[in-house]
Amino acid sequence: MICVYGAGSIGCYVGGRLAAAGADVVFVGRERLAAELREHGLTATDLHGHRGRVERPRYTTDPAAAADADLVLLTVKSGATAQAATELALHLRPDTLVLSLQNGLRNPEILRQHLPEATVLAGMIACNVVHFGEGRFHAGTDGGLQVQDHPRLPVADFDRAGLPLDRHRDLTAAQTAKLLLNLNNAVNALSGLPLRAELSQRAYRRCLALAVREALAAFGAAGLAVGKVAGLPARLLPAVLGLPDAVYVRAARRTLSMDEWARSSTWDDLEAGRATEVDHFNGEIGALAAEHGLTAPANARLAALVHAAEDGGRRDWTGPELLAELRTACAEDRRG
Ligand SMILES: NC(=O)C1=CN([C@@H]2O[C@H](COP(=O)(O)OP(=O)(O)OC[C@H]3O[C@@H](n4cnc5c(N)ncnc54)[C@H](OP(=O)(O)O)[C@@H]3O)[C@@H](O)[C@H]2O)C=CC1
Ligand SMILES: CC(C)(CO)C(=O)C(=O)O
Repeated sequence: MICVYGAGSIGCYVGGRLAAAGADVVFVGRERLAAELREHGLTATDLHGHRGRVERPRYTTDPAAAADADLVLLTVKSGATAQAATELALHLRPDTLVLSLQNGLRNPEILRQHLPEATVLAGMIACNVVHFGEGRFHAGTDGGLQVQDHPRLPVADFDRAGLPLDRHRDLTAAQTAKLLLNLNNAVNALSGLPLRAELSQRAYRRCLALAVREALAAFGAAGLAVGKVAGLPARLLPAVLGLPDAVYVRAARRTLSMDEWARSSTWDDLEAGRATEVDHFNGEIGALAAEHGLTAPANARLAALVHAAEDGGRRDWTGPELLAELRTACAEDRRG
């Protein structure tokens, strides 16, 4: 049995597709979603027209439902990982596989600390999922699942669901590459725009390029491998992001192939009045840089602006305004 623990957007989408394809799935999450799914069932769709439907998903608020799981998919936000792991520790069998499908670098490590008897695997999901209400979860961008390999992963269930697992011995390069993309979450949330509209504007991309440069320096200093981003060696990313709009839009056709309204999960968090994961994205770059005697002023300023937005601050920065703000932060940093 597969247990999706912390079933919100990603959990209901992935678990919904697995269950719709015949896998035995139980969802653990909050009462508001349990009520919604009782009334409407669960529908998981994607931008290519895939539609999976589960009339009566098994959705419960009881952590004990994880006790029978062979595989737990952990899909809480990064700030909720330690609490979820504490709950799981009370119920899991020692041989359970726990696969983190979260963004950020440190969730598997936190899970291993709390669940020393479980086998914890790193995972990464590349697509963006929006919760439309009425039990509908929609992947508005492309992108599959990359996971740390294990012989007991139920690979056939994921194949049947149309979500094949891209399996790796070590997931570090995929995680760092995903973190580079997640540095855009702050830019996207502060722009107030859908991803495609934001990424189509050079000034916003230049903001992201500043954040990416700092991240590449920090990863390099930490000796962390970085995978390709949208098929491109990560070191080329800042230059590509800085291309004029017309050239970028042509060069990045694949990256921009997404629903026109798809947004980042950080935008979702701000919209829902929830704390964001910015400390695990841009904040992580700051922490990693500091550990190696570097600074990351653009990421620090983006994190500060997102925290201000959590408290009701601006979420309508134009590209030139945001770029000026980040350049000021970088200039202040250079002056010491
Ligand atoms: N959304 C997206 O498009 C993408 C998200 N990701 C990553 O996937 C992860 C999950 O994101 P997402 O699905 O958007 O998050 P959501 O907030 O939509 O879902 C997480 C759910 O887990 C619930 N939850 C938190 N703690 C517990 C707990 N202890 N027990 C039961 N339920 C709990 C939350 O409830 P409550 O809010 O009440 O705490 C929430 O309903 C994040 O790391 C995110 O960065 C990756 C790719 C894309
Ligand atoms: C898919 C992507 C990269 C979109 O920004 C994401 O991971 C998120 O929304 O958190």
